[in-house]
Amino acid sequence: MRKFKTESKKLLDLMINSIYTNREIFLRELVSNASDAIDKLYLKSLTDASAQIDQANLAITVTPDKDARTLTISDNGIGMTAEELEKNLGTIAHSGSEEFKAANADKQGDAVDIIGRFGVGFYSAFMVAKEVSVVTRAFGSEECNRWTSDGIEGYTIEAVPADDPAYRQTAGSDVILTLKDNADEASYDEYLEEYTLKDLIRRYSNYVRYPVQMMITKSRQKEKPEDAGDDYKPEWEDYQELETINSMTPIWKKRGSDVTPEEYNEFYKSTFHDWEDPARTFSLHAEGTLEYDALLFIPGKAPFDLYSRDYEKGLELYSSNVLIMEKCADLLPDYYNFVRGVVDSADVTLNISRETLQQTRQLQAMERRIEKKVTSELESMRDNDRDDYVKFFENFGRGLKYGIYQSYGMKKDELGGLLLFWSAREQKYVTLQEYAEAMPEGQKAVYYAAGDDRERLAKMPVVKAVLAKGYDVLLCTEDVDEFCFQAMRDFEAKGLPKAYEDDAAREAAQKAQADGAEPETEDRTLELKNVSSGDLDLATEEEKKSAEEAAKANEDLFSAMKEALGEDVVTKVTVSARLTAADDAPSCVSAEGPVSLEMEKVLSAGPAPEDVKSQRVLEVNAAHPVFAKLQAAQQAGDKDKLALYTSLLYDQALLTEGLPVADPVAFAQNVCKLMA
Ligand SMILES: Nc1ncnc2c1ncn2[C@@H]1O[C@H](COP(=O)(O)OP(=O)(O)OP(=O)(O)O)[C@@H](O)[C@H]1O
Repeated sequence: MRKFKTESKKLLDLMINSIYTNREIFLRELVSNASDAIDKLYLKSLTDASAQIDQANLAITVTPDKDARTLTISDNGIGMTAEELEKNLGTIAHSGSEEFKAANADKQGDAVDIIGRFGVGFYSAFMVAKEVSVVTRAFGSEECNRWTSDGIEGYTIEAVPADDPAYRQTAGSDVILTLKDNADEASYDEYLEEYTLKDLIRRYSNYVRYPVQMMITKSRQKEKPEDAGDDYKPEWEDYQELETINSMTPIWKKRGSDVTPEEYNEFYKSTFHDWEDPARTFSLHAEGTLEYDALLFIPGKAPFDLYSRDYEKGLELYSSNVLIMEKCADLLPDYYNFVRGVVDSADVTLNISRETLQQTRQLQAMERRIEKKVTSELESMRDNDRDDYVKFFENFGRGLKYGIYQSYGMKKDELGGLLLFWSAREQKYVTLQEYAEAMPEGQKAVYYAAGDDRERLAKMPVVKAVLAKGYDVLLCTEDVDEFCFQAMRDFEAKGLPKAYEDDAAREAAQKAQADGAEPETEDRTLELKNVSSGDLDLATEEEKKSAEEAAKANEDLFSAMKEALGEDVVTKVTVSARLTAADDAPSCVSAEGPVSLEMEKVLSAGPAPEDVKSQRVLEVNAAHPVFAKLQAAQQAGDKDKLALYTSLLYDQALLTEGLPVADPVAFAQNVCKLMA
């Protein structure tokens, strides 16, 4: 017996026990080696006139034998001489394939696609086999040799005589695995099952360019005997047929014009286990220093676990048509976690194990390019297929908003334009840009209201008041909306009609336009404002002045009201600049500072409730008849009445905001007091 070199032994042990975490990939490695061997023979036939091969017969076969507990992977490729056996399989981490590639670099072209690079894949067979033997005959040689090893100490190489049944009549190799005995913790029987083998071949080696064949047991109806009577019952029999298991040509390598939409849909559904067709299919072919093909899909529907912790994002990563990783997360940013697809690159640098990819610059470069492609695809859907886009957004929009929030607004330029919000005025979804384009002259901000029900938001007094000014309000009903807006702070609207500083400037521009000049446009940064928070800056100078005067004149009244509500319930009571007409609501609650009322609600409803409080302000509509009643009670020194009215005004303002009242029983009693 020849011993493995010491370093090889260590490596072998390391590899079998730790590098590969998933033992079923042994089949992928052996099929890849077989495909490499056929590639090498094929290349020889291109350059060597004496090497005649029958291209149609080039194939890999996988044969399980339950009785002998063996699994054989055969190829009719280039085979190995005894010296090559020694060199390639006696030294771990020696890749004959890598050597071959280097030696043939100039002739290779597109004709072959050698997968092996590291010289370790073969040994993964020892994860499932207690003994491996390779019977091989090199092309152009009569000699046939057998390499045998238990994968522990060493190996033997012996000649196989021509009268031995194992002798190969043609060039190629048979790799015969004797499976390990079943132990308590592991069973190896599955690698003898037709079903499992088919599944593994399709999963990992579906796009290997040569047919991977297996004898498949099928069932058919026996022919009806001629003398069968009337009571003849059809009989069935099993038979075996050689079947090609893999589909060979990867769909992502084909040109878009050669594939029908139905074929893409079928590929998507069968590969990613979805019932529905994808909403969008698009591809990417990168050339240059880093070459890769990508076929990407936007699903038609969100998977049920998209927003759960269990959901794993990622694209399938292939290297030269062989699956390397089922979900390569590094290829997608989190906010595009819904994208499905395949990336295939012969250039990806892999570390020794094909399952754990190093964080490479190449992956990052691919991710950036894929991200850009997805963004432009979504933009085109948004602009050209609004119905589809609305559907997409209802499925996945939340993730885009999270993307902005989680990046602290850094992604707002990339993603802000993709967001849709419900317009109270238009009664449909609009983008922020569309909102800006529809703004009347003089509107300086984007207004939104946040809560959990669109209809209720539309009825809110402050929303109505802003709408009455002629300004649209976006009705936001997702918990992430406010957080997204806070992270964005503002939105840069492009190409809006220029706002002129004064009438003279406007008239001059109008005149220039009348003389044939193009209308002037400008980009404008618009603040995003919650209608229930802070200063909306909606009032005219006159209204502001009278509100200030009213606040001053009623200082005593307001401090009495604040006191009546109890300590720390509101930070102040004041005249409302939001509600200014007699037919507006008598009061509303707003928030000062960074935490809005809706944010307080969302944060306190979360799984780990946070004690974040908004600074509430009770705003009173000075034009409403109730205000006069409050003043009268204050003047009459009727403290009880003032306290009752204040409490009622506050509670009803909370109710219209969709916020809970602190003491519903007291509220009900207060209403009764009014009625009594
Ligand atoms: N079926 C086969 N026919 C001919 N040569 C083979 C066959 N299987 C393996 N070899 C030779 O043995 C070498 C070692 O194989 P191994 O799978 O360990 O490494 P590799 O394929 O070169 O690289 P990788 O580790 O990336 O798979 C190969 O490079 C090849 O020269």
